[in-house]
Amino acid sequence: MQQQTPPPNLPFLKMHGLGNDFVIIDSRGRDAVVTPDLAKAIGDRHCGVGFDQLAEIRSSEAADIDLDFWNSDGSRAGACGNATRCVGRLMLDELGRDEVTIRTERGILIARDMGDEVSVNMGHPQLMWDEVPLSHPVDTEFLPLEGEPVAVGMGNPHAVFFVEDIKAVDVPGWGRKVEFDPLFPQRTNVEFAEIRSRDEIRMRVWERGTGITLACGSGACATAVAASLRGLTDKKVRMEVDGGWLTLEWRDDGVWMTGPTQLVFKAEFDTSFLERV
Ligand SMILES: N[C@H](CCC[C@H](N)C(=O)O)C(=O)O
Repeated sequence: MQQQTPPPNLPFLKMHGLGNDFVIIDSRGRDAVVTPDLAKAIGDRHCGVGFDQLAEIRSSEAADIDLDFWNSDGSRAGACGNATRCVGRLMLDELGRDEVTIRTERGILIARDMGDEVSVNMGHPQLMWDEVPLSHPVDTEFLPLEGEPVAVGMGNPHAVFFVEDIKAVDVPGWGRKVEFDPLFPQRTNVEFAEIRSRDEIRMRVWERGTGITLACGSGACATAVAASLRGLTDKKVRMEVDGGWLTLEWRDDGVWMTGPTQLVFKAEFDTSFLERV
């Protein structure tokens, strides 16, 4: 990928998908500007702007736009459902259409206008051990770890634990330990889910490369798939995360996720700051 030096004042949007917190940079019509160092500098909540993920929009030959995701530790995320919904909202409004296409690392995703909400088809779950990926062949529906989580890939790795009482779970303690377990060669996102009924789940998340967040779209998809695989829920569920509610539906054409998006503010990042860190 061609990379160019960011302009001294780099415009960005702050958007939220259920409190999942994003910086969005529009690099259409130029080379990409985001590097691991720039992502870390902007992502620093004390010296930068702070975000859960940074999404960089780029010109696309295959879809309406290309979209790349970065975590606040400077690592890349292969998927980010809530940022895809946020950028989907921008593109739906800009193009005045009720459907747009967004190419991410995992392929071309469709975002659909649902009035106050945006739906995204996050694609088919990856259920084979080497697709997630895991370090060696195991039963992905019952991983050989304490708590026997389900492993699901959604373009990024997830380990989904089913728990009796979500309030009793030490999310950072348990999440960090699992993120770095050698079973996950690319580390993993970690979800803790309490089943409330066949169509309702409460979920909390520990995100790879970021930590606790108020929501995680790909994690919500992975959790809905895991619950359905285990026979705990139907294929369509409402899910309460720390930041609000999502609707998930595992259909023949992929996992659809629907929820609200919010534009928080527009600003510019002074990239001369980079020389001082
Ligand atoms: N918040 C994102 C997921 C980020 C996943 C990222 N932490 C990774 O390294 O895979 C979402 O809405 O899907």
